[in-house]
Amino acid sequence: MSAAAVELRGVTARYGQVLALDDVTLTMPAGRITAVVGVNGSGKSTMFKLVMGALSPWAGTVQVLGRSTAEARRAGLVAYVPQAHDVDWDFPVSVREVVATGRYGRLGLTRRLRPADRDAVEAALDDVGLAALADRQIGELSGGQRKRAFVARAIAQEARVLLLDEPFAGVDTVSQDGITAVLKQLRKRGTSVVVSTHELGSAPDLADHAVVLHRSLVFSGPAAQGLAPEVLARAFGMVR
Ligand SMILES: Nc1ncnc2c1ncn2[C@@H]1O[C@H](COP(=O)(O)OP(=O)(O)OP(=O)(O)O)[C@@H](O)[C@H]1O
Repeated sequence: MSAAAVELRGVTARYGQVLALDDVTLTMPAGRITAVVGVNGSGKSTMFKLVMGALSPWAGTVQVLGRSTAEARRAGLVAYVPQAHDVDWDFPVSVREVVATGRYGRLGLTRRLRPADRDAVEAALDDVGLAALADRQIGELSGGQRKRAFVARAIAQEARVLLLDEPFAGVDTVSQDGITAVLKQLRKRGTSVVVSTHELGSAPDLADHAVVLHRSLVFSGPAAQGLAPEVLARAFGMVR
């Protein structure tokens, strides 16, 4: 059997005295779309930081495609699409340049793009429907288009596991549909997609698997069950 996209075993994460995740054990299947659902502060971003290797667990282990997070990151297996407010949009780079950074891990010290890298960048721009806007400054795009630019960067990187932090937040329904279509296309190619959300809007028809967090694990399993009202009541009704 092939390795899970993401596996957490007995993971506890802390920021000083703050307990962000408490003894979480779960598996996210490879080649599927997983929705990580929970209220603000339930530990979604913390889980992403752990999977990216940007935060070490206080206890327990995290694996990505059967490897340590450090190995997965070095091999470019995992990519992260940030929330809009985590990015400096005034930075003077074009959409194409942002997408091209997805190839940097593959380049030598000169960081010079080879023809194959350029082709991968153009193909990724095409995949997300941004080819016509490739020369625009990233700051001149709408919120939904910016998110698609970061998805294109992850596609160019040829990441096998793609983490998206709140991809549907503050995005109109047309852009939401565009992002959803791209994610389904990636699943078809065998990419594992993990989407965090505190809005349930489009999660049910997008996700195969659901992880419901409330600092500890409320549910991990088929999306249809995880997004059932009684599970969500436990996740969203509880007061910390
Ligand atoms: N750098 C930090 N220092 C201290 N506490 C933190 C830090 N980052 C997060 N926390 C705390 O850890 C807990 C989990 O936060 P986390 O960001 O993982 O939640 P989240 O589910 O992603 O929330 P949101 O939906 O608001 O993004 C919260 O109580 C939060 O206040």
